[in-house]
Amino acid sequence: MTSQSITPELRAWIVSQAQAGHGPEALLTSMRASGWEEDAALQAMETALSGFLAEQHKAGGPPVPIAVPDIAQPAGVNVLDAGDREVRVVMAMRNPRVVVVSGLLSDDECDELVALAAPRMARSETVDVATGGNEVNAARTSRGMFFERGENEVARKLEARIAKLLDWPVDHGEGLQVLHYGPGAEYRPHHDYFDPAQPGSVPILKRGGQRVATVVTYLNTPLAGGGTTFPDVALEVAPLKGHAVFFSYDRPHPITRTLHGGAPVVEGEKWVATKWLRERVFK
Ligand SMILES: O=C(O)CCC(=O)C(=O)O
Ligand SMILES: [Fe+2]
Repeated sequence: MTSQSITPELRAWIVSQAQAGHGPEALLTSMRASGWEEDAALQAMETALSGFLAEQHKAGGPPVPIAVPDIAQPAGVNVLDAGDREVRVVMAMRNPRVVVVSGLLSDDECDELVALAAPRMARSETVDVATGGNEVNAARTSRGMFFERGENEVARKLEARIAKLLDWPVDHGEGLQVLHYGPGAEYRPHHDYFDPAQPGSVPILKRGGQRVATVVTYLNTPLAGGGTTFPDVALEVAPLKGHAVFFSYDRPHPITRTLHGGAPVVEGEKWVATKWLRERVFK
């Protein structure tokens, strides 16, 4: 027996088990005990739960979660293979998913990226959600620029390392954005995903789907201030040269608890390179 039809009773039972906090393994064990084959049981769980989530969304609940990249830490290892370089895990959090690593770029690579970006900096703009165009925004007092994907060797190296660590193809990412904050400059808390309810998001989403994760790499160490803050969970990541903070969001909704910002630089300056990962190929 490879496929069994899902009766309304079975569907309701699967949903109630999931709502009661029973994980997929427990569900699978119960279904197998009552005669289901593993493949058919998994299929039934998937159908019942995705249908349930879609209905919840229609009823005004949060959007349905989608697959997102993650930094795998098999067997809890703390030194990860980023292809041509090893990086170390400094901190990892489950919900929201936030992982801080050290050594994503060498000091020389950080300096090189800053030198390449510096002549091209302009006041940072944010996306105008009404039109999909860009606008200067008081909440964002940094200066910035975008590299094309793969534009130079350091960008290519950084992109390849991120793709390897996250197991997410290079072409599912935007080009790197470099930001520079002088003393007092900040990026107030925001979400990186695009609000699907805003008309301006339509053309943006056509270019590769939603943003699903962010990697912010610190290109220098400000003397004071300039951490990356996650106000929903009272977390502040220290901006240390060569370190990077990764976080993912499986739906465009605050339920992901990925509100974050760049705290004001108190002394010195701050340079970062931001990589946004998309659901699909970004063209
Ligand atoms: O500068 C930071 O720490 C955060 C940058 C950021 O949130 C972004 O580029 O979207
Ligand atoms: Fe951001």
